[in-house]
Amino acid sequence: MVAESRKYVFDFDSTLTRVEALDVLAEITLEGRSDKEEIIKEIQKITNLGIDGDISFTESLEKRIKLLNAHKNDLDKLVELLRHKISKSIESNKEFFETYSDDIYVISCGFKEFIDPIVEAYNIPADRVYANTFTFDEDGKIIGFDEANVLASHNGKIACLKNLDLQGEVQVIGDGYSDYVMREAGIADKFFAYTENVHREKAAKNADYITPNLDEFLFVNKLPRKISYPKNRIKILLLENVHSNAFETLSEEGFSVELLKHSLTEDELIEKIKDVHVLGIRSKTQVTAKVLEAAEKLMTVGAFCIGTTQIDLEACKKKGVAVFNAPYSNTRSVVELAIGEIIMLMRSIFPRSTEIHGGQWNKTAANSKEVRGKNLGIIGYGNIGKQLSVLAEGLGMRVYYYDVGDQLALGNAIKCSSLEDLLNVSDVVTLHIDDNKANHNYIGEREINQMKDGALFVNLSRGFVVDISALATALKSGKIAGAAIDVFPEEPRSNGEFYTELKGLENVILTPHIGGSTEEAQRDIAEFVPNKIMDYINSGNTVDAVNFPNIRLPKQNNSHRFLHIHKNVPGVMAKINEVLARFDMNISGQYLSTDNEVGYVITDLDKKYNKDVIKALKKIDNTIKFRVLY
Ligand SMILES: NC(=O)c1ccc[n+]([C@@H]2O[C@H](COP(=O)([O-])OP(=O)(O)OC[C@H]3O[C@@H](n4cnc5c(N)ncnc54)[C@H](O)[C@@H]3O)[C@@H](O)[C@H]2O)c1
Ligand SMILES: O=C(O)[C@H](O)COP(=O)(O)O
Repeated sequence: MVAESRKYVFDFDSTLTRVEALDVLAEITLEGRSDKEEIIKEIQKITNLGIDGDISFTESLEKRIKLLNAHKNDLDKLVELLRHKISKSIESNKEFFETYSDDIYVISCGFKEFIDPIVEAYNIPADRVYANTFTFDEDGKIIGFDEANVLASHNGKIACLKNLDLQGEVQVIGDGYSDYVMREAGIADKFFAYTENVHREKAAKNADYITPNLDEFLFVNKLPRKISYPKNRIKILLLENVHSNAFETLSEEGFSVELLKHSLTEDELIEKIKDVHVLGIRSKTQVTAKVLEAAEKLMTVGAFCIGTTQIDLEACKKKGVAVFNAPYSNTRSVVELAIGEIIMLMRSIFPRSTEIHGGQWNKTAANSKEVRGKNLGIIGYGNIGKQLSVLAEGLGMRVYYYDVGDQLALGNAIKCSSLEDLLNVSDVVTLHIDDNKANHNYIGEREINQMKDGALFVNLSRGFVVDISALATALKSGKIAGAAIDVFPEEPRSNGEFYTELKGLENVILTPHIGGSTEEAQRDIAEFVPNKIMDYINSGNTVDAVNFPNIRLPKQNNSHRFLHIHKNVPGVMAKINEVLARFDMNISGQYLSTDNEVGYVITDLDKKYNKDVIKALKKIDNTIKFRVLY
């Protein structure tokens, strides 16, 4: 617990609230005026000059009050608006203000008329709020401020805090110049630059500590707080240019997020991953066992795509790292591209287009056919295969499919009992099998020879499933009349030069793994995966995890949640409950989900308990990971 003599001095504007109150007041008083925006900009400029110490505070205040042209009645509206603009982490940690109410002060260069009613709800009485007061004319118009108040003068906070003569350690929490000078002057012991709402360089530079929110402040001071671990301490690394919405959502949630445009090599990732809690990748980044060895803090990996074989799922599981992906977000995008390419190949559009780009007019119907009535062979009748089946039938194609699993036919699609049957009958063969490593060179010379002469071939699944040399030979000989290839056995980690044996071949469409790269798909993925990640970090849910026992947990209600991941060997569950019983824990709910290798036990408990229970739970044999959530 904290030393009893510590005092906390909070700034008001942009610290306790998300805004500068006088800016909000300007919004009210200038409503309807054509020059509103200009005046607000001017007020903000003056505010910042004052906050950064570039003009004297008295001057900044005088100038702003003149421009504001406010009335007493406007203040009620202002207070109402400010009630909804309390800083997020201040609002969630109301309990701190209640528990430590005797030790909390507000020293602000704002005005008591609007600060008192706001902070009253946080147990800070008016006599511990030190701020300016307005002066009014007889009609209630604000005409100035009490110039005798020390807070109306330059560096007034120093004088104010000095006059208070607070005993014990004095910590100042604020966002601006007027706050850090209190420490600089030696009146306060520590200055915490509060950056939840605004990051001011000068304040940050002069801070003993930069705190991005109150959670962090409470954490470093070992004070009771609403959440177990400040989110800003959770580091998220997003690679491969995942959609910026993911960055924004996760940053807004309070996590520390870094976004890189490219993938990283194994060595680069090993170096980078050491302090990363959440890794976000697409299909290129290899999350190998070696990478995982270095990933001491890793809790979860988000694959911002469908495929997950680039991740060593087993090694992740053994390390207690849950993996999530986006199994449906780009399905439609792949299907639309497949349809488009099938039509382009049937009509020999790319050769005609290339000719005309080269200055040649070649109007011909040779090798140009409709897709209507043609046989489409879909290999892999999963999410993509099925949707393609429906759209292709809509175009009048006859659909055949082959899948190793037992997949029900949609529409009039015909199930083939062997791959050979499908290859024999199809005018177009399209591959949509999953990225299972066992599918390596699944389509090679033998399978190509089983296709109709002059068949077309599309691969939008994975590069390694096709023997590219065999395909190139078949394209050159005319056995295959055209191909659309989006995926390659070896793909570069970032945009740049690339070579494939298929380069320059007639009627071959080559694309750089963009089947799922549409704005819609990427936006959808950037919503889906971060939600899964946040759900796991914030509540322990593993619904849709690809390598982990799936569990949907009830909302945590006024309790602490213990999450225990362990090797699924006999006796662990009994040991967990034995420890909980030994520490006399009052359990409000317990949930268990297991697979062959891993057990995941979640226990909700009363908030008051002997913290040694945590050490005891971590010590249980076969424990992989343990964390507490509240
Ligand atoms: N090009 C891109 O940008 C892009 C975008 C999205 C998905 N993909 C890839 O497309 C593929 C299909 O995705 P999905 O969402 O439809 O997957 P899915 O898991 O829903 O479907 C795959 C189907 O293939 C079947 N299958 C697996 N191996 C097979 C085999 N050897 N023979 C026959 N059937 C087999 C499975 O039983 C399953 O029904 C995946 O490899 C995925 O990585 C590529
Ligand atoms: O697995 C997938 O979803 C696709 O191959 C797309 O991968 P990408 O996000 O790396 O384009």
